[in-house]
Amino acid sequence: MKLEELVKELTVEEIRGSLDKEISGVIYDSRKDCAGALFICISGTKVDAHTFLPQVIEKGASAVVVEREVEVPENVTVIRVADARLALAELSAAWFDHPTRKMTTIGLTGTKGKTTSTYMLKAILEAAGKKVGLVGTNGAVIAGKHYVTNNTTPESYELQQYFHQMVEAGCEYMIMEVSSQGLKMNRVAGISFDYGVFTNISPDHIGPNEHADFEEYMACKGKLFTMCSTGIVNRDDPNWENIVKGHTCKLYTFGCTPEADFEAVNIRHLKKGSFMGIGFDLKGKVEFPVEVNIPGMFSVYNALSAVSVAVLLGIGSDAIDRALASIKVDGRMELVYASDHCTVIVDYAHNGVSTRSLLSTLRDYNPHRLVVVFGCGGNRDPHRRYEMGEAAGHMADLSIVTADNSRWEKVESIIKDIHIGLDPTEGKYIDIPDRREAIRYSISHAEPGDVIAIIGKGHEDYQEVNGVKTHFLDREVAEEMIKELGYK
Ligand SMILES: CC(=O)N[C@H]1[C@@H](OP(=O)(O)OP(=O)(O)OC[C@H]2O[C@@H](n3ccc(=O)[nH]c3=O)[C@H](O)[C@@H]2O)O[C@H](CO)[C@@H](O)[C@@H]1O[C@H](C)C(=O)N[C@@H](C)C(=O)N[C@H](CCC(=O)O)C(=O)O
Ligand SMILES: Nc1ncnc2c1ncn2[C@@H]1O[C@H](COP(=O)(O)OP(=O)(O)OP(=O)(O)O)[C@@H](O)[C@H]1O
Repeated sequence: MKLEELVKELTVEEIRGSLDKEISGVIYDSRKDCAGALFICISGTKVDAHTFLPQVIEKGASAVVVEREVEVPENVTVIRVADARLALAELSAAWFDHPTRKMTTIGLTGTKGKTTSTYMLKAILEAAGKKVGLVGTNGAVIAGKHYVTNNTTPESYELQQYFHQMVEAGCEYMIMEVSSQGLKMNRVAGISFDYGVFTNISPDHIGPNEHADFEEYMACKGKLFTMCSTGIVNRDDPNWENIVKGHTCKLYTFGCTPEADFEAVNIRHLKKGSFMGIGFDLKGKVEFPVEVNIPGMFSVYNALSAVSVAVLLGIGSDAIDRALASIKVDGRMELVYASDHCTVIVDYAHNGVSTRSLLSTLRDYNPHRLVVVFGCGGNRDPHRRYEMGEAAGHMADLSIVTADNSRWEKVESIIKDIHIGLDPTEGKYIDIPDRREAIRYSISHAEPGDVIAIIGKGHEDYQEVNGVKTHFLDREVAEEMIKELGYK
């Protein structure tokens, strides 16, 4: 593509050199092939890519996007911008010929419920015969193929590449999780969203390299409602009005309140054979009963967000019914084993709010004992440790405290932080730092009727210690232990 064509929609501060040249690609990592490419210098949280300019030029980059004055040979075109990440997003969209303009696009943001709600919506649209592409924490899914993603909301270039693949595969709909970090870092700039959805917000992702405080976290989430045509928000969240302050979209609301456009009434816990879920009647813009194959009050909200979008897209209750009655989401309230011995579930709850809501949901099913196996991630919001400890101490009969992804921290010191939340509750707990051993202990010591919740890692198929990821999937380990114990 001609450089002139590529930069025509870009806001630039200065251009030095020729735009009349062919560009071989848009690159933002100096370790990639830069020959003939446009290289974008991003000042990251760890390194500043401006320092790689000599290597990039040596490797044959034909043009560079920078945020400050730089010295380069005359044949290299220099495009100076105010924000290189924003430029990367806009250039990536242009490089792939604006694929989101060719699909109906839906972005969901919120502290919890994004993955579950996106999978619910995907299932509904597919039940209605539509072709859907999806991007989120569990990866990208395009035409039945699965791609691993590093981030819930990947960097803009990777996003636009996925969207391009979706268009090529004939997808009519694109559904994605939009993290506050993705909004803050402009990974989603350059996307035209038809629908933006807000699930809920609670303090999380606050700490070094994430958000400075709750206000900033909220403001970042709110950006989505200046980027979409129609917003659909959870009216029961105490902060919903703060989130949509300054919105530029048409707004609809959902919730368990008569003011909501999509209201859930007559909520009922359902247990029929192996079906464990929740049901409600939808009231407001449309009226029909909804049954969801995932238990818990939060399933009502997740279903409401998916169903509201589906209804606005003109999808009928038949497809909604078929999709939600059999919905399963990897690592989200995933039932691994159920018998007279015990029930084992794997869930991705990894902060205080979701641990509390998960354990309170499981209480509704009257377990003999509620046992929770959990740890906390290293190099992430430390508040999660105290809050998960406190929630588990108050709500479980036994907490087994173990490792999660310790990353660059010591497991023992993370466990100590969890004790800060656990100790004042007087809840019973033991520490088993090896996660495999912790799972083994929970199942081998189960009493009849126990419900064991292994939480925090959900679908993740690795454990990250000191920068090394080794294969580890809670569901697999639990299944192995069940087999080892000879449970049928
Ligand atoms: C703190 C943070 O958000 N970091 C993100 C950021 O990385 P960074 O700024 O540290 O990158 P860096 O290593 O300093 O590199 C800067 C630039 O130099 C380039 N570089 C680097 C090395 C080199 O040799 N040559 C080179 O050119 C890099 O390609 C990059 O362009 O930009 C990267 C690319 O976009 C992200 O993958 C990375 O996410 C990290 C992995 C991360 O963990 N982020 C978390 C906080 C996050 O974003 N989480 C949200 C989910 C939150 C939720 O659940 O709601 C998410 O969307 O995943
Ligand atoms: N609407 C909700 N409100 C509160 N907790 C929820 C909700 N939906 C799911 N959860 C809990 O949070 C966990 C994560 O859910 P999910 O992956 O759908 O959310 P997410 O927004 O994608 O989360 P994350 O940003 O952590 O990836 C679930 O395993 C469940 O325990």
